[in-house]
Amino acid sequence: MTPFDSIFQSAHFIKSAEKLSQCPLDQGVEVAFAGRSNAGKSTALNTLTNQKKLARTSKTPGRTQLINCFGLNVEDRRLIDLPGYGFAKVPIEMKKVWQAHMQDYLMNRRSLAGVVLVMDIRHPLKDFDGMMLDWAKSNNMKVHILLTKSDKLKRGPAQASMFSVQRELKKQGIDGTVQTFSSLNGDGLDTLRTKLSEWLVLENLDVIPVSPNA
Ligand SMILES: Nc1nc2c(ncn2[C@@H]2O[C@H](COP(=O)(O)OP(=O)(O)OP(=O)(O)O)[C@@H](O)[C@H]2O)c(=O)[nH]1
Ligand SMILES: [Mg+2]
Repeated sequence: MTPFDSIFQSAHFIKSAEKLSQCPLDQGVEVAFAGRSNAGKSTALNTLTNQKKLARTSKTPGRTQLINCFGLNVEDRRLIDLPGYGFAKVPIEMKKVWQAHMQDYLMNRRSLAGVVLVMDIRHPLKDFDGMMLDWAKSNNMKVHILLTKSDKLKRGPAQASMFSVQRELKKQGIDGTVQTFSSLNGDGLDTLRTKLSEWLVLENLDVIPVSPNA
């Protein structure tokens, strides 16, 4: 339990956008979940919000093809489920279009306050992850790494994987945080909620409009 559980549980679907111009009005604060296809982004969002079917999940990589936007019960706070990277079965031209839309979103979305970079704990720091970390570093974007499916490893190897990712961040001079996570047994859920409540609420209290009756 964290003091912010109810904010995450209030998550509701706003819209699916093909590109940046279709996203909700660019104001307030939002956090995006990014990562390779099949890493577990949508599942992590469902666990975070304690909802079974908020974000669509699938055994088939490439399930999420649009920028899916979810609202919270604090004004202009949003969670974003981004399309996964690296889905082999999609034609190359389509991949290019997705990539362009993703880049546009990441580069130009002013309300984007941080990125949760989701990786399968058994295969962390693949090419796409490295690109995202480089981008986060050069754009001063906050990044939190979620090593998902920790239930697939014993505790020792799971911790070892986390430490090796932490070491790599340090080596590259990236100021990010890392945690293990499992949607199956709830490992790391409170840690994720605490981190996201910092980004969405505590560090951005000035972005919450004060009601005239307050
Ligand atoms: N054991 C285990 N399986 C998980 C976990 N999280 C996700 N999965 C499984 O991994 C598969 C992919 O999950 P998704 O959440 O759809 O992955 P995604 O990153 O949203 O994938 P795309 O939408 O294709 O980018 C599904 O079969 C999930 O059930 C976890 O914590 N533990
Ligand atoms: Mg998905």
